[in-house]
Amino acid sequence: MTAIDVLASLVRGRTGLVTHVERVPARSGRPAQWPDFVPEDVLSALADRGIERPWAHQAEAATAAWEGRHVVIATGTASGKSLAYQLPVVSRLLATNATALYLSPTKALAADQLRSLTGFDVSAAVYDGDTPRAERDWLRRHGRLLLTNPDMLHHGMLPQHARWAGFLRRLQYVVIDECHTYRGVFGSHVAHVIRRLRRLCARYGTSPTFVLASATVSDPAASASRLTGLPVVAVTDDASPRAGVTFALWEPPLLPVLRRGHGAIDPWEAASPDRPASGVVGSAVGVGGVGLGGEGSLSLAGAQTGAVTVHGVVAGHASASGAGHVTVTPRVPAEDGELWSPGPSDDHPEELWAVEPPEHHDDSPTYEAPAVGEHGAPVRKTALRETASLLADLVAAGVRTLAFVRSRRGAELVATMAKRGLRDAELDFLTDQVAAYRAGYLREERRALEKALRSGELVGLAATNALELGVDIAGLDAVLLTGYPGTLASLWQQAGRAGRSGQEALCVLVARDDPLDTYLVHHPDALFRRPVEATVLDPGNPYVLGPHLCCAAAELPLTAEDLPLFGASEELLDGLLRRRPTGWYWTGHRRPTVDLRGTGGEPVAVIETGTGRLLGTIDAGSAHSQVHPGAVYLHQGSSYVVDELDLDDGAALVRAEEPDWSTHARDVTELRIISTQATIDAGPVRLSLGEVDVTSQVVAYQRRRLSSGEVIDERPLDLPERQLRTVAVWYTITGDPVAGIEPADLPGALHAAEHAAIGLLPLIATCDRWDIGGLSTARHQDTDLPTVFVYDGHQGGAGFAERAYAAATDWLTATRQAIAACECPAGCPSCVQSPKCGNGNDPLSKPGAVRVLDAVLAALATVA
Ligand SMILES: Nc1ncnc2c1ncn2[C@@H]1O[C@H](COP(=O)(O)OP(=O)(O)OP(=O)(O)O)[C@@H](O)[C@H]1O
Repeated sequence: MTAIDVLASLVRGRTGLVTHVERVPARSGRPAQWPDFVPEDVLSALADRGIERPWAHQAEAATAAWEGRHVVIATGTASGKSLAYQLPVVSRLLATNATALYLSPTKALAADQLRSLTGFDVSAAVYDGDTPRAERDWLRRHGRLLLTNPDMLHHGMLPQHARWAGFLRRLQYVVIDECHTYRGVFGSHVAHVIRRLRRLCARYGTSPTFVLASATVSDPAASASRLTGLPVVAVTDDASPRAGVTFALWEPPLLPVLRRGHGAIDPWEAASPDRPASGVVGSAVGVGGVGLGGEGSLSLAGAQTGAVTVHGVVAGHASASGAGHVTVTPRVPAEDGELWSPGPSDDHPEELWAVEPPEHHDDSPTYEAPAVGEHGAPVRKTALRETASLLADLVAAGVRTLAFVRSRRGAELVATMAKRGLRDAELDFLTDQVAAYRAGYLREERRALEKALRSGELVGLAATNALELGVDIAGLDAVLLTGYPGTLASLWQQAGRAGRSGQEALCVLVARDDPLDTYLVHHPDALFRRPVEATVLDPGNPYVLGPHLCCAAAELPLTAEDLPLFGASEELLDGLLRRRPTGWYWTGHRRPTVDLRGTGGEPVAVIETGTGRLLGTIDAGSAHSQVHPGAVYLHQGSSYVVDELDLDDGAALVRAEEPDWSTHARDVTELRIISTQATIDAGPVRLSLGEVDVTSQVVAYQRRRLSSGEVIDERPLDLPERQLRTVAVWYTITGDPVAGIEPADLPGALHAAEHAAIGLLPLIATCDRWDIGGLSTARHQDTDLPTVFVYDGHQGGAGFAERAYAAATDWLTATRQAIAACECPAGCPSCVQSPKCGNGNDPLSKPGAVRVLDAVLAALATVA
């Protein structure tokens, strides 16, 4: 079956809309000669793998690295970048007693690389947080090629450099794979870790050659230079052959709402084994996806009266007549390949069925919306359900598929729902072929899943981006993306996991119910004809630089010669360290602490009380909202309830329980302007960029019924405030009334404009909406005016607000377009509602937001 056939089979019988199909053509390869330095043994090991000749770019990059030039290999996914670095590294290690370091941003990638090194006669090993203590000592003394990550380098190797002296003295190569991932605040941290490594190497008398690689880095030579602080040459001319890709953009349908006494549900929408429909107050609401083979069940309930009356069957059509009374009229499926159009049909008899509650809701980035949105807004079928349903169909058809899901919880849900879809289709024997994969699983669990996927034992895997990078799994046929992954770089990395053994791949981007996804599936050029994002790095960020100077000084006192390497000044060092005649010293009793990944501290361990079993870990930054006392926590399809969150010990104690509600944290935020760095005065509008202090606190959580999304109650929480000093962009508007809006509507208008602007910022800055915060108010204490703030969610800022300020007109124009183009009447998650709003999306005014943005854009146009 070709990729297009597979796509056609998915479209069949579904109401989700394919908004665009992009076909990326296949390309043939350009082989070259093996460079002279590659020894016979290596060539024969490669021949055993079926690699007879290098591609031209591999030979070019390998030769540059062999000659000691720092090089970045910036060719496509599956173009053989690994071999390009392995040729010089392995050849050198075989010829001398040199050592090499390989840095990868994920553990999965390091494990994958280790596998690809078997066959070469070099002692290579993974050295990361999972490596047992005893093994670490041995590796330090005898390891030749160590595969590790920047965190390990920072925490484990550099502070103990004296113990690593033998290894560092012989260090000839440092490979930085997937170098585009080192961006934003994390990238700035890694840039300093690399500078610290370079400084120590110099003390031990070496200056290793850096080899960087990424399929999705923009301006590779400049980006690689910024990261390493060295001049780097780029190899960009991709000479590998490439299979074609069929890339479909898919928009899940709006869920039909059955009003009392009239309305209709599309049969395929209603007939869903993977999600029954449920009723809400005074009206019945149809939800669901298509079942395998078009068979399914429909369940409708009239919740207010408590009268759950009818459950229907079918490949058919449903219509409601009166509260709490629903009739279901089955309809015959359409011809193959034809898309269903909703509409009533009454020529088939009715049947009754039983209600089952849907399994779980999600409150994480891939937020599982209730059947009706907040304030009665229409909602789309969630991307999670649509993905799960597509995944079940693909597994049933034997198509090996990786479904990327943005949140850990979402990955669990997709796997669980896909299994349920298979069970409902009486394909129980296939449920073992589906699993979830995410960071936070234990090492053995992850390795076992990777192996099973590779061997074909697993056919469908729902994974977070922990499996996005570099993992080479030949034979994967399809990739599903549950929502835009936040950057084009991620999009192409995820898409690049399929089609690696030459067969045409299918990639489907399933839009989430948010403004950016809605915009993208209707503007394919913004995906397919836009370069990958610039790798924004700011090693000069004082929140990043300062701590690394302390680390560097703790490793070896800093001297004046070190200042240019870090871009630091003597004044800065004087403020941080003790100055002595021989340099600047760290005099603290404990090692300086640095939060490399900006996760807000050490991860919190999730532990099952009773058994003491460690279920996994959760970022410190997410702990308050995800594992607060009372929170429902999911792990490998099992549900747990948190009894206690011990922030001092970094542990959340949970017990297995399956309540019929989900939990959703609520927070409150306050913002103060500290300083203004730049402003644009445009008549009634002033646009500013500056430093702000944001104080936020998770204060409560809601429990929502799984079957209907209905809010059961809101319970207070007693968690500490969190402080963030960061950078914000904001605008103020004057006028009477402001932008022609009634004063009572102004807060809703600003709030709606803020939400949509946050949703659209990833279009112009390398971030996703979970990296950004916002606040709007009809009168802010510092500006005394109606103000909308959008700020970076990282200490010291991450460059996103700055980018928003620089490209404000493009950003706000896209925001306005996304709101105005949305077909909903009064605001929905596709335009102005936000899945992470601390105020429950209240108040919001969609028309008001358009007016605010019109006023801002008109004013900015006058100064353009
Ligand atoms: N010269 C070659 N001839 C034939 N096959 C090759 C050659 N070079 C690499 N390969 C094979 O191509 C596949 C992809 O290689 P690799 O994983 O190194 O790609 P990559 O560029 O690192 O991809 P990604 O960016 O997705 O990580 C591997 O299975 C590898 O064995």
